[in-house]
Amino acid sequence: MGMNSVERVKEYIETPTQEPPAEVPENEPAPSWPEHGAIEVSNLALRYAPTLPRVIEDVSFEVKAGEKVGVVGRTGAGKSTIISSLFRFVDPDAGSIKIDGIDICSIGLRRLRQSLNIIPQDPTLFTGTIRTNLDMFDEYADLQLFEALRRVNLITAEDYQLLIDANGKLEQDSDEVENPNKFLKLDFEITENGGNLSQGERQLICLARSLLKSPKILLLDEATASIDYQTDALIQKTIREEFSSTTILTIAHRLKTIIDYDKILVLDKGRVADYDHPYNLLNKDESIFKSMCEDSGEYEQLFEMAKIAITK
Ligand SMILES: Nc1ncnc2c1ncn2[C@@H]1O[C@H](COP(=O)(O)OP(=O)(O)OP(=O)(O)O)[C@@H](O)[C@H]1O
Repeated sequence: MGMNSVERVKEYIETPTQEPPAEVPENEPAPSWPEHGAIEVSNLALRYAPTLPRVIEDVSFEVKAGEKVGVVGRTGAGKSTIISSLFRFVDPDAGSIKIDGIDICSIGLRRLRQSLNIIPQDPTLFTGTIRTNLDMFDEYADLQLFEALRRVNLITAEDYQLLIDANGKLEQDSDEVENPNKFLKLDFEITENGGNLSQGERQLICLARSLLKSPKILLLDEATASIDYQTDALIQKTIREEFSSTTILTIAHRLKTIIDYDKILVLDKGRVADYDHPYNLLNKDESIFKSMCEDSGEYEQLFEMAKIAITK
């Protein structure tokens, strides 16, 4: 099986030595770009090769800064393709994508790709330690790394307190703290491809890495494998609490994940079938999203969750 588009993005992101092709940008955005994380997709059409048919046709949608958008649709609907087009792994055949008002095709690839953060479905971590995986370029103090681990709930607030004294400095070498939680040891060895961590833990490490960078835009490809309920809940809690002002697009496989999001982008055969708040989609006479919720066998619960979410 070949790599899908998000896997290619992932390979790019996770290969630190790989440089995007050299290119002279026509228009270098301000150093602060993107300041807000607003995304505007207009009449976008995409094809994987000039000889292949378009797989995305006339897609338009706007994401306001800080909004959380769930991307759903049947297999092959174009979810991954849309996400990878933000990184320009597929260039528009027609239409445009703007981030904070700047057309992403008018700027350097390196600049663009540095400005976006992605949590792949099954992140491959580097062979190294928790520290090197969080902080490849040795930019952060240990305390900042522990704080990121706490914010993604890999270490508890109590454990974190044990690590700091009243001045907020590291009280003792973390290795001396007696605790079975491996995330309290920044030197904990991560084996090849993160094999000694669960898929959910790998996503949480990746989220912690993202937190340190405080991105304006985060793209998330939800794990399909049956990650345990608790880890899944931690990922969702982290996203709600710690990325509240970050614009998030999530390719969702579990409807519960996105039922309280601001909007759902429903794709169908490469086109936008619906784009609205989940509660509004559930109140339509007929919608793909509604039938997906019905098919999940959890309709009543999803409906109640969406209803509570829209009144917030
Ligand atoms: N690298 C590629 N080359 C050619 N066609 C591709 C490529 N990747 C995807 N496609 C095609 O583009 C269309 C959209 O695929 P995409 O992977 O975006 O769908 P998806 O909604 O993410 O599906 P899934 O839920 O199965 O991951 C499909 O028809 C797919 O066959």
